[in-house]
Amino acid sequence: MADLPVGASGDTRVPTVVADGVHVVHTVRTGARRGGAAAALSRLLRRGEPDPGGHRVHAVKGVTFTAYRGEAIGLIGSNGSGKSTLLRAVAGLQPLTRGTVHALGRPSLLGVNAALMNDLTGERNIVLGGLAMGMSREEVRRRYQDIVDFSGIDERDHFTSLPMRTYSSGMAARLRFSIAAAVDHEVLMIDEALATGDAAFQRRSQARIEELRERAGTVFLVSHAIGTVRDTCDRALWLEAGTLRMDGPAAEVCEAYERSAREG
Ligand SMILES: Nc1ncnc2c1ncn2[C@@H]1O[C@H](COP(=O)(O)OP(=O)(O)OP(=O)(O)O)[C@@H](O)[C@H]1O
Repeated sequence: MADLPVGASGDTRVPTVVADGVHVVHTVRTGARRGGAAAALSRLLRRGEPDPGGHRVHAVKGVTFTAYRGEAIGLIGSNGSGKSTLLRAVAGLQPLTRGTVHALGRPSLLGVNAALMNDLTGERNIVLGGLAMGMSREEVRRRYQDIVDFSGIDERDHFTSLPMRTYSSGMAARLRFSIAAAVDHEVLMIDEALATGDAAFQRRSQARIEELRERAGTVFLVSHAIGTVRDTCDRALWLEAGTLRMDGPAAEVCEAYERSAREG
């Protein structure tokens, strides 16, 4: 990933992410790769030939778009259409097979699988997660209570003193969101986290996304909840089988997607 080139177009909007012809192919090694001496011998004999145990999935196929400051962009599409893969590619976590991604700053991916540690308490995870998100110790200290309050995990019990493995998946997702949302990001990418919170938490999250956008950031949101995309985003990208089927105002794209789902 490289810094954005300084462009001289008449467009006054500031691009934050430029994806140009992005392709991602996942290669999955199946059973034939493993095994003992017999498998090793068969690999030797097959040298240069394709691995029959290898399986390739062309998850993203030539996706091109430009994201601008202040936009909240929803990524929608059916299961396996390539939304998470595209997000990971933009965040620099997934190698591109072809194409380029230029991004302003370092996009932060806030996933449901973000790296918090199950055996550590919520409290320790807030500190570690905050540091991992680029906060100083002092900032983590200052924002600690806000993060706990925003997540709402202490509302019923003192969960911050308990290991994360005792949390429900919704509580864990809320804590992840709260840590990441405490930092101002140039580009923040959220994978489904909102879908797991309850209604009150979703309202707080939407308000926070709004704030992040106002502070000139770009927010990407992957969601199966079309209502969330419609309410939270102003633009949507619709992926289908790895290709970009539609890119436009969230309301229009969501409507077209729903119509297509209804028609089967
Ligand atoms: N690490 C991986 N290794 C191999 N194949 C993968 C990997 N991750 C995803 N895929 C495949 O790539 C395709 C796109 O998956 P991806 O998770 O990006 O889709 P998605 O739109 O986010 O799906 P969902 O809505 O179900 O979360 C799928 O066919 C999936 O099986």
